[in-house]
Amino acid sequence: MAYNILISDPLSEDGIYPLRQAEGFNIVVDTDLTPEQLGERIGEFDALLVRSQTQVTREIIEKGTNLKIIGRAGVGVDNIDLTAATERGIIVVNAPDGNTNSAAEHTIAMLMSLARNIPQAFHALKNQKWDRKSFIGVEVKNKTLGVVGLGRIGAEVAARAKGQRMNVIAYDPFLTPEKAEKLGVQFGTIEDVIKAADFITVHTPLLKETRHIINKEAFEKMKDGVQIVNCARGGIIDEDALYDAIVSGKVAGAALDVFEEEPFVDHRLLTLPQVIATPHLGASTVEAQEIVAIDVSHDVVSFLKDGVVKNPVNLSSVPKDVLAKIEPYFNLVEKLGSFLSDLTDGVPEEVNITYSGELSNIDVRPLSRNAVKGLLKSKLGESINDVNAKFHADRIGIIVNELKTTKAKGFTSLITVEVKTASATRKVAGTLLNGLGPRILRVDDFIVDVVPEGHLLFIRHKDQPGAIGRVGTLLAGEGVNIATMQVGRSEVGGDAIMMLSIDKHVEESGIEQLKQLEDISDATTIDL
Ligand SMILES: NC(=O)c1ccc[n+]([C@@H]2O[C@H](COP(=O)([O-])OP(=O)(O)OC[C@H]3O[C@@H](n4cnc5c(N)ncnc54)[C@H](O)[C@@H]3O)[C@@H](O)[C@H]2O)c1
Ligand SMILES: O=C(O)CC[C@@H](O)C(=O)O
Repeated sequence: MAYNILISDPLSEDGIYPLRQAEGFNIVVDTDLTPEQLGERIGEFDALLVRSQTQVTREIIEKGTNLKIIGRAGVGVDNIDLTAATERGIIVVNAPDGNTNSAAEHTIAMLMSLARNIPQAFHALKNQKWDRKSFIGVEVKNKTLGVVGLGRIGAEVAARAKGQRMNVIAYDPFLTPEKAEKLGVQFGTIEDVIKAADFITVHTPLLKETRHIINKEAFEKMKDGVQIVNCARGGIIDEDALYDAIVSGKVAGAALDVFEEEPFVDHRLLTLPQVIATPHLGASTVEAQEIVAIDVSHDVVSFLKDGVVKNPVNLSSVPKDVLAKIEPYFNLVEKLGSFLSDLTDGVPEEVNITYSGELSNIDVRPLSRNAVKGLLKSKLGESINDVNAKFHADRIGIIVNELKTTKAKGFTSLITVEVKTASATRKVAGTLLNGLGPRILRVDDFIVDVVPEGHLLFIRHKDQPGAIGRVGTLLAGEGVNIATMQVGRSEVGGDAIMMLSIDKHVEESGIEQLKQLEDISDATTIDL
């Protein structure tokens, strides 16, 4: 199998080594594409690798008809339309840890430069001005650093600021007083942080909730002479409000690595002598670039080859040990979903997936996604995958419930998928039999033992002499050979089922004839 990979932002050459040496991977590096050119070419590629510059918009994603994976060599994915990618079943991966250290070091460098006017003084010297009195700075020792967003980078910055003998107060919706104590920082609300700080540094992602989290009202609550650092994302701080706060003297200075619009050559904030800036360099170190490129390259190779990723953004990631336990069930659970799709008439309204036995103790969400994928795929087509299965289920209005019980009726694990439509409830259960592979063990309330593959025929009938023979004769007339057959019944002479494994698909006309046979109430072909 050959894969075409496009790298559209500058990535470390050493970092993309895993891609270069993977067999069948054709790598195109083109970092000068305009959005129009990218749109024209993207259809050729199975994977797209970017940093923060390439805007992977809905339009680009929709033109990426072969695109299977988008790799972001870095943390922030705000340059990628995640909703569009998810809808199209394209997995997005990033490299969440690779540049943490570099971004934290850059933040501290910016903080110190800001406190001591280093860029301004250097600029004066370069312009042949030996000026000492214009650049009197402040010490950071014993000052309070307010950290908004205490994730990977925020926590690293906090630790280093403590090394500078700063007091640190932090706000993060996931921070607890206990965790704050462990990290040696003061726990606060956003209001506490902005009121107490001499320096404020933001380290959140850019989200609806964090856009302009530092705005006019926030500046008004701050200490006079506060200094601001943003090495996270442009837009977390309202740039117009920051400009006004600096001009009014409320804010003494700002160090910015990121901006609401990037790239730019002219920026109003840079006309202010109190503002120092770098052009989004937080992650620009040899080390960080190598690590992030290696991380995404590995994920792209392992996804295209084996369907496995380490750092998914639009799927929940699964620890290795959990993956090892659930992976053997992927095929079975998808088959259970497909089986029910064929068995069920009408639009599914609710899907209940019950995990019994050992599977009840672990994170089985990837299995549930595969069950939904199996259910939807035969109706909606091959574009349904485990990335977009949940999205399409939500879009259709299907409620998906995951249920767990330790009781597995003697099996190590049993998975039951139940589908409710407006007119019926159907269910099917299966397991992995030691050494024998996947088996379907129940259809509705009937016990069976069927290998979930190939062509199956599910027939409901009355338990009467001759019913089985009539089915055999009709299928023989249709040229359909029966490989295996099982029967089950609720009681003698009562409702019964036949589950046949057959060598070829039975056409609709054959199914109609089967339904006309005496004592046969229903017949369904199932192709797995
Ligand atoms: N300048 C650069 O080159 C550069 C480099 C790397 C990362 N970044 C950016 O830095 C930021 C932080 O990255 P990270 O790796 O630490 O991410 P992270 O996910 O580890 O941490 C983000 C933290 O923000 C917190 N948060 C979310 N909403 C919040 C809110 N409303 N108020 C306060 N906190 C909130 C989260 O709980 C989380 O702890 C991201 O925006 C990332 O894109 C920039
Ligand atoms: O690609 C870059 O250099 C920026 C990366 C950084 O903003 C990130 O979010 O990881």
